[in-house]
Amino acid sequence: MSPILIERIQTIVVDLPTIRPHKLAMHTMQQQTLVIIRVQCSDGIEGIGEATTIGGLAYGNESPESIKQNIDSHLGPLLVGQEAANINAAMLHLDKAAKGNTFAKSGIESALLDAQGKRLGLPVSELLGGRVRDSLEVAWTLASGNTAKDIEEAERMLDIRRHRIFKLKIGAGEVNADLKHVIAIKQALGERASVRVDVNQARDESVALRACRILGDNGIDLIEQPISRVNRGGQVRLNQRSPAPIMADESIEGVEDAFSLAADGAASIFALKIAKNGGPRAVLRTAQIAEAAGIALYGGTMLEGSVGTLASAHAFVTLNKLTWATELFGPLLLTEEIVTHAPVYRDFQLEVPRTPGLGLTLDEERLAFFARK
Ligand SMILES: O=C(O)C[C@H]1C=CC(=O)O1
Ligand SMILES: [Mn+2]
Repeated sequence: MSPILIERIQTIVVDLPTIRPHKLAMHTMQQQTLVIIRVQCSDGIEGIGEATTIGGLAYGNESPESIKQNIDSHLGPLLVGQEAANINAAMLHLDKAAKGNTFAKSGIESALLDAQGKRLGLPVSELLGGRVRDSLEVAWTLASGNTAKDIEEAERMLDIRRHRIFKLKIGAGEVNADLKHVIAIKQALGERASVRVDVNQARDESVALRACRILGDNGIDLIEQPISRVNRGGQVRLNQRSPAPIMADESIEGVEDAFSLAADGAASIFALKIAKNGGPRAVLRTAQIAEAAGIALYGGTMLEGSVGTLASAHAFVTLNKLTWATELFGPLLLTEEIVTHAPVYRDFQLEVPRTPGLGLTLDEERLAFFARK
């Protein structure tokens, strides 16, 4: 039998409106930009993937435009003619020829897994060794920039049973204002919700230590990336001194970072993101390092749309333990869909389809409408 080959890779930049401005320490999102990747194979099967970041170049080393350009000019041509069903070989071929670019590679790996799942009639989770759960609890991020609005939003999410874990984005303004904001929200929600914060590297160690102590003493369950990814010594010290556990997010830009963070004792929780590791297979290597080191896991997001969210979800349902749940709410932050059937969120959980591949079909009309011209 002649091998099934990769014939064509297409990248589409899609701009979608958000339900409200989403305020992070380094950027306020007014919309989200997805990069959708379509991989055509010689057996007529198409795989879809997504490579999405936050705020152009505000978050990481790759922007939507650079992801598209690097796939169109470099990664795509390298893949054409490779065996579609051998994902190990295809990704190794890319890794040998191209350094970094984990976001672009994650989208490609997702698309290859989607194609292979469709080919074999299996969900991606089963290609990754098999799922141990069918749904994932999902946190919601409160980031309107206004305390009263955030409390109202959290109350609504509790009422409709969509979320009972809330992550507060802080670090844009002054530290004491942040503390006031977070404590007010925790006091309003009390034991009905888990309240966590994400500082997105905005503080330095001198400020962060006092803030971590106050947050921990006021019932905040988790503190994500309080200081720069570059300050490893500071991260180690905060991890030892903070009463609330410290989670590494930006500090992980690949599987090797996960290993050195674990070796240094720089965090007690890892945020797993397919985009920062190079795909759903790659992120499981980081998860295995964490498991071996006794580091707890959290299923993170780059605020991807439905395709990237389910690519992440198929990986996360295979994990033994996800102590801190997930934040796979990206599609819910968008007012528009580009797939025919949106992922289902019910009873605080995201349901992970059992249909072949990622379990999604692109809505060609909506995709063409929102594609950047
Ligand atoms: O974790 C981040 O830094 C990125 C992202 C995840 C949720 C959210 O609101 O922003
Ligand atoms: Mn984060």
